[in-house]
Amino acid sequence: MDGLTVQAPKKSSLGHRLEFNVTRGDEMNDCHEGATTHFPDYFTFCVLLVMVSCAVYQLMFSIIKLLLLAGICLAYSCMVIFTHATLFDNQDALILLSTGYGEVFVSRYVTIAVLLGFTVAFVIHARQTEATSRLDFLWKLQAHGEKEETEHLQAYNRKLISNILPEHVAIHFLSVDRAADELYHEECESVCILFASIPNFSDFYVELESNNEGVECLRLLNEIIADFDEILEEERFKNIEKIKSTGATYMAAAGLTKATRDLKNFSHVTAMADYALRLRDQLEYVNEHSFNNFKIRIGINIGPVVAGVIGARKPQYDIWGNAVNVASRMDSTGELDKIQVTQEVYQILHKKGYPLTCRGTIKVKGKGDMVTYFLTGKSHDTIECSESPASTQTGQNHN
Ligand SMILES: Nc1ncnc2c1ncn2[C@@H]1O[C@H](COP(=O)(O)OP(=O)(O)OP(=O)(O)O)[C@@H](O)[C@H]1O
Repeated sequence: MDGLTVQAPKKSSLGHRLEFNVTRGDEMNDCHEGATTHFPDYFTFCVLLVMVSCAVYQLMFSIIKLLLLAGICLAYSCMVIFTHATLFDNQDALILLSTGYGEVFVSRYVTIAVLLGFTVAFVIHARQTEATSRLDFLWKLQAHGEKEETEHLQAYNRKLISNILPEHVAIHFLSVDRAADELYHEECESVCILFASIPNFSDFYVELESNNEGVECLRLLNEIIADFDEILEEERFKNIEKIKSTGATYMAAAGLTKATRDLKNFSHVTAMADYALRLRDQLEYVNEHSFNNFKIRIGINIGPVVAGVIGARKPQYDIWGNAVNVASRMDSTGELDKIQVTQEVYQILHKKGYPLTCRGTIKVKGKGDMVTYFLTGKSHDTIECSESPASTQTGQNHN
């Protein structure tokens, strides 16, 4: 065999006399004869690489990593101590012979210590990675939940705003490029305004122990107003927008947008006339079922108005202008169970075939003398498609 064979007596660190038989030969050949390489660190590095590849694999439980790393460490340690101890001893002997310094059996223990050190470090790293991954997962879950909650809240707010404001105004308020403190207002021409009040509701409203301090009276008023709202849901009244209800007075307007204003056929005015007639029928229906004798008084006018939204915290859409004042006066100066309209409204409705009677000239505060009319029935054109009062909550609750 080519190479150098050294036999050296040596004392171990424990004081034992040891014999070495170290051969530095052709490692290629020696490979086949047995493990006589003098650089077993290569194997150690290979094992460390295996351990690294196992440690960096993210999608593995740290406990599995711990078992794997411990298994590798244990297996290699057994090889170092029992089956391939000569490799490490030979290396130590070579170092000892070539340098004169060193200690036999050192590299075995150093190798095991290094492996143990790496195993501990990898396990700590694995535990930290797992903790971070779990935390990430929880945060993602929380973020997802919060995102969904925000979306629900946004949808709810959108619905709420759409209920408080007319659709076109709600769209404006929900748009992102709107300045927060910008006053929303628009001028609208030819808007048909209706005021409907139940003047004798105040006689009905009494606060007694028997009616829960007036709450039962308010419940009935609420049902009447809800019925009026419900009628507006009908397709033929889609041009009409409820403005508000104040006490027993209901206010609505038709033609507030270009889409709902019909300057040619004045369908928004005829819709309002039909709506006024429906309100009267509805109250009759309520009276029948609740054994009351409420009377409605309605006033209608047409003209230009300014529409806008007032308030930041509880924004309220409203309309203002002389036409609104006159419409309110048509109600307040009207008669019970009658629909009083101005001359402008009369001209439109008359042309559309609605039966109207002239009331004559009345004194209107702030406006002087005005000729007014009473709308007495449906248009001849629409008489066929008359409808019965809505199947209202009122009817159901007061039967
Ligand atoms: N946007 C509106 N909402 C509700 N009511 C309105 C609105 N605009 C005007 N009115 C009503 O129209 C009526 C006529 O208004 P006008 O300004 O001519 O008279 P006024 O002297 O202010 O009112 P009043 O004499 O009734 O106290 C008032 O009763 C007012 O309440």
